[in-house]
Amino acid sequence: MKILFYGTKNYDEEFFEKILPDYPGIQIKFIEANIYEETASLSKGYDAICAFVNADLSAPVIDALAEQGVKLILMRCAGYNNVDLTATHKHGIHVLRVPGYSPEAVAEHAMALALTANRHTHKAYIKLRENNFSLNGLMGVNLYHKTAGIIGTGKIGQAMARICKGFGMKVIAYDLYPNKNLDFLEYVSLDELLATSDLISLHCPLTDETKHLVNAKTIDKMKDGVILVNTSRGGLIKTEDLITGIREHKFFAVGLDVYEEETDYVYEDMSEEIMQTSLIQRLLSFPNVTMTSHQGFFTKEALSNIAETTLQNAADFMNQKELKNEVLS
Ligand SMILES: NC(=O)c1ccc[n+]([C@@H]2O[C@H](COP(=O)([O-])OP(=O)(O)OC[C@H]3O[C@@H](n4cnc5c(N)ncnc54)[C@H](O)[C@@H]3O)[C@@H](O)[C@H]2O)c1
Repeated sequence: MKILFYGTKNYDEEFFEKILPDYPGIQIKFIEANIYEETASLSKGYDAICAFVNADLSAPVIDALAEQGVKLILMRCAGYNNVDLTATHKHGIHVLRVPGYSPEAVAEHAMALALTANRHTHKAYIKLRENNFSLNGLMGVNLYHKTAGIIGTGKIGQAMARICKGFGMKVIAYDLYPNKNLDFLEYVSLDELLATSDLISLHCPLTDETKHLVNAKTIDKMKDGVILVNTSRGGLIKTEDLITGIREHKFFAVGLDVYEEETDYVYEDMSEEIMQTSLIQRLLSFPNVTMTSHQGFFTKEALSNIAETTLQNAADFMNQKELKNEVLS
């Protein structure tokens, strides 16, 4: 089985190549180019393609892949909001993903963002390098005995909830499908979570229903001085409304690993480019916003699990076994 890996970086190659000999019959070609309409034709002669969170797998791209005879899309990530499932279904293309490769990797990054945004460690580091030992602008708040509100208590949300509990926080949560086994947190309505949380962390997937879940109305319901963290998907937050909320001093701190507009830039060095959009720069202009570039997943353990599950998914497809990680349209 031949798989074309789109948009690969050296770390992808390192982790996949290490275990490839354990999967006889699978051949991989890594290319740096990401997938979009113009690059879909490169998949001619391949049974499958492998893509990541920043891939364009909209209907025209799926149509082009189907034309080249691709039968399988291997997402080397958990989210699949960028895949047009109506189009894959129409062409009988299977989509497999890697659910829960390391929930702790993302949850630990969510807490890192909350702590950095709150305690300004990123600024303190820069200040000290300049021999500036003053504490101006560095004051934070204690998390101990405060309330953490987790939106979406799947694998990552649960891991974040456990971390918050470990910090001595009261943990409340909102999920469409509450998990009765989680006895260390209390499920509440979304409105109650918004009104009572000191730290809100987003962990639900991006769907039609959750798009712009954080908007002018929901921001208005939040406590003044709330800390907001998003490591899920940028589209969960209506960025213009977030910017208005920040300007109105609603937030003590905001930590974002994901943001609308990220697809064009994420994982690329744009330091020599003239940027054609300004959302990220506007967000970063605020002293209480900390951002990273979709790196929540980026730990050795997670990359290793991603490689293993992706190749196992491919092997299951090749050997006509049950596809337990299939995304159903
Ligand atoms: N930053 C990163 O590097 C990174 C890495 C992996 C995943 N993610 C994101 O994290 C998200 C969560 O991942 P997961 O593995 O925990 O997923 P999961 O499927 O285990 O959990 C998602 C939870 O959200 C809940 N949910 C769905 N719709 C909801 C709604 N409308 N309101 C409230 N809750 C809702 C589900 O019931 C489920 O409990 C992914 O969808 C992905 O977008 C980000």
